[in-house]
Amino acid sequence: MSTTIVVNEVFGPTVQGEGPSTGHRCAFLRLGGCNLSCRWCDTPYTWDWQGLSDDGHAYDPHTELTARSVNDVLAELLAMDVRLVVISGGEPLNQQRRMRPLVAELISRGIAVEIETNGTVVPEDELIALGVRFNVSPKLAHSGDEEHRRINADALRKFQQTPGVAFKFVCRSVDDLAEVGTLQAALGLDPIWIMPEGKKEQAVIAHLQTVADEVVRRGWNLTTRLHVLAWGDRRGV
Ligand SMILES: Nc1nc2[nH]cc(C(=O)O)c2c(=O)[nH]1
Ligand code: SF4
Ligand SMILES: [Mg+2]
Repeated sequence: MSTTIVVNEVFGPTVQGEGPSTGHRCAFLRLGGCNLSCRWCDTPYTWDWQGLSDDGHAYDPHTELTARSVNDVLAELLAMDVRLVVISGGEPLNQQRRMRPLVAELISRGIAVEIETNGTVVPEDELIALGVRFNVSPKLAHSGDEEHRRINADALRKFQQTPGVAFKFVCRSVDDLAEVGTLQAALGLDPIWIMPEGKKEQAVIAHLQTVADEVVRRGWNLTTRLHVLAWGDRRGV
């Protein structure tokens, strides 16, 4: 019997909408559950069973989560005929051991794997050794989570050592960038990517325009949320 993982949704083909691989055609695996509860979370349906996020809706775990075998998920991802699979959540590294056989199968077939993580879970050497790339998105004060829950210095230092890592911060204001600067100075994070917060096109564009000059001035990289611009505020894109 193959391992099971707790899945929210499998979707694609689409394109990676965020970070260094923006625009690359890919398939998505969104795992269920998260150890944080960010106010502005764009995927509260992966964890918010009480209506804690700004969206205010209490999702039903029985509807949103499915325990699926790795073999079954692998077959669905392979059918999309992509060169890149993005694993997100929720917080996918809460299932890092369970997902390892899936990641190994994908990489053995020449398919690149990127993992979107909030940076609070220390990645295991066995997962790193498979050759995944991490897009690490530590949360700032405006997420509403307490600092001791959202910043794990040991985990961030370990991510910093992984090949191809990118640190991607969700920002709305120039003050948010100052907070990123403080974290960068304390932990030596590099490279830094800034991404505008927003579930809707108008918010993405407004926040992008607010931060752009200061991002460049600080020597950082800027990403949009391409899937939001292309398809709007929808699930499964
Ligand atoms: N197209 C697309 N790109 C993405 N990059 C990161 C995503 C995420 O939800 O983590 C995401 C997503 O939900 N859709
Ligand atoms: S870490 Fe990500 S998935 Fe978890 S609550 Fe925050 S934004 Fe949502
Ligand atoms: Mg998303």
